[in-house]
Parts: sequence; structure tokens; C-alpha cells
Amino acid sequence: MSTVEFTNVTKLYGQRPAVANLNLRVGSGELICLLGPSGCGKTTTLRMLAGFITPDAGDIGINERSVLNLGPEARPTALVFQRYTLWPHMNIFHNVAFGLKLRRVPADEIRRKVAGALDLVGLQGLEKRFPAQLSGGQQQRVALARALVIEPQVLLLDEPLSSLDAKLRVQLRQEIRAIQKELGITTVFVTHDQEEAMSVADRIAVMHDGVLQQVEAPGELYARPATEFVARFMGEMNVLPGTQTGSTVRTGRFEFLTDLPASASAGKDLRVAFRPEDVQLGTEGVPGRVMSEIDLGHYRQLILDCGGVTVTAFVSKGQPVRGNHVRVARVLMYAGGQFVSEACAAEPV
Ligand SMILES: Nc1ncnc2c1ncn2[C@@H]1O[C@H](COP(=O)(O)OP(=O)(O)OP(=O)(O)O)[C@@H](O)[C@H]1O
Repeated sequence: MSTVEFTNVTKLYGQRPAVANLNLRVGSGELICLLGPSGCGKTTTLRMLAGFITPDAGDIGINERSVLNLGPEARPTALVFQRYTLWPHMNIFHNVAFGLKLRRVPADEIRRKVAGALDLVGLQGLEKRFPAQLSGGQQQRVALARALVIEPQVLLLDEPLSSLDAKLRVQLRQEIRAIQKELGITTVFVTHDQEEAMSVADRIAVMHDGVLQQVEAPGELYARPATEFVARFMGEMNVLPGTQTGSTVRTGRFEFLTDLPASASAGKDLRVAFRPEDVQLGTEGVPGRVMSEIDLGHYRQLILDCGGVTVTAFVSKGQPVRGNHVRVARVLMYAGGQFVSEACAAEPV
């Protein structure tokens, strides 16, 4: 059973924080994805946990004990990189056995453990092959076996699927998740791909400009983004500028009712946000004009001009569109980038 805890961790490059005052706890057996755009600080966070980068402030603990004074090799972690970093001149057996040999594990135990690790990643029987004789996906499985064979308490994955093609990525991420669950190993998985994060994580930690924005289970993160950044980053979202008068919030010709006191949004940029799948097309609401329509297989994406406001709507394939009026039942409101309240459609009087 292993936990990870970052407490007020900061890493500066010059004056600029790559990671700013990070507080994050990873529970025992939990898989947390660090998610965010390029340069947000994910890799720096992972490397601080692995011991390759020293934080400027704060503490990092594994199992409630600080690991800051331990070098990478002394930490109970194993790291899998984006590119399969296998030794080309060693066969698969020796690639996987390497860490055990360094630890002076007896030969028969090495054989047993390597066989077990290769079995776990579905590569039994390929011990004598060399890396160049394996596909990209197989090589990445070897890298995973090599990390797991030393029985780390915490598994660290740095964009482990980025160099694979789309189909293989999907397959391997399910395999990684299954292995992680089977072993119950505490895991930190870095990715910039939100679909990947949604599909494997117990919780997702979204980062932006070195700042942790929100940590939540995937469904909750999607339903209730805590900041405007998360709202825009996780899936498609309509984000429109709003103005509040009393209990009414307006954007274009849309009107919503809120119980947010107007004083709470005064002087801050107010935004209303709603998912394209929550846009209803019918005979009631704000008249819309379809500007473009894209067939995306199981649903259609419509871009509508609703009196000068551009709205994206997803319409499921089997659903006939009965009218060109747009209604949005529920919206999220953000002031100064932070979630402040929900609002609901004001019914026409
Ligand atoms: N050695 C370094 N020297 C100076 N700045 C650095 C160094 N390493 C990282 N940075 C900066 O710190 C910030 C965070 O980098 P980091 O690699 O952690 O981001 P990331 O989210 O992992 O991005 P990517 O997905 O592109 O790897 C970036 O602005 C980056 O330019």
C-alpha cells in the first residue's frame, strides 16, 4: 500500500515557476493522470517525484515519509518514458532483467521474475528477440515489464503511448489500466490527451501554467469544471461572455436565471458555458441559423448563428431536428476564470 503526497511544491526556472505551490495526494492503488497542454508542468512534477529534479520549495512524500533526500535509484518508483528506451544490443530477457541484476538478485529468481513480468504484459515467449525485432507497441510493453519487474511502490508513466498509432494507443491504455488494477499499484500517468486521461484515470489532475486547476474523477471533472480553463480544455464547450443584471444573466439573446448575487460577478469577466450536447434544437428559444454542419459519424456538429452569438451543437444521428430555435436548459457560470454558479434558462413569459 503506497501513497504519494506533494505539499506546497514549487519548481522555478529563473523567475518563472514550472510548478507553483502544488498540493496533491495520490491514494494507495490509485491511478492519477496529470493532464494539461504542453509546458504546463506535468513532466516537471513527475520528474520531481522520480528524483531527477529537486524542488525549490515544499516536500514530496511516499508512504508519509519525505523522499527529497533520496536519489532516483533509492526511491521506490519506476519510470516509463514516451519513447521505448530499450537497450538495442540486449535481448528482451536481459532488457527486463537489467534492474534486478543491478540489485544483485539471484539468477533463478531473476528468471522467475522476468517470466512473470513478460507474462503480465502479454509477451511470454519473446525473451530471445531483440528490440528491433518487436513492434512499437511490443517495445513499450517491454518498457512496462522492465519497470514493473523491480516491484516499485509507485509506477510513473510519462506520455507512455504518445509515439504509438491511434488504435494501438487505445488498446495499450486499456491493458495498462488492467495491469495497474490487477497489481493495485499506485500510478501517476502524464498525458496531454484528455480522452486518454478520461479513459484510464481514477482521478485527473488538470494543470495549466504550473498551477493545479482541479483534481476530480473524470465524470465529475467533465460535468463541473472548476475553472474556465478546465471548461475549455476538457471536451467541447461553448464559452460566451455574459452580463448580469439582478438575477438575470444574458449572452446575446439568451437569458438565464441565477441566484448568484450580482455583486459577486461585478467587475470580473463573466462567462456562461455549456456543452454542445446540452443544446436543444426545436421550436422554442432563440432563433438560430445553421452556418455549417459536419457529419462526425455517430453525431452531427452544427455551428449556429444565434443573433450574433455563435453556438456549437451536437445532434445525435437518429434524432430529427424539429426546428431551428436554440434552447439551453442549464449553464455554468465563471467569473474571473473561476466557477461561481449554475444558471437555468429563463422561461419566456
Ligand atoms: N530545464 C529547464 N530549463 C528551463 N525551463 C524549463 C526546463 N524544463 C522545463 N522548463 C519549462 O518549465 C515549464 C514546464 O515544463 P514541463 O516539461 O514540466 O511541461 P509539460 O507539461 O510536461 O510539457 P510537455 O507536454 O511539452 O512535455 C515549461 O514552460 C518549460 O519550458
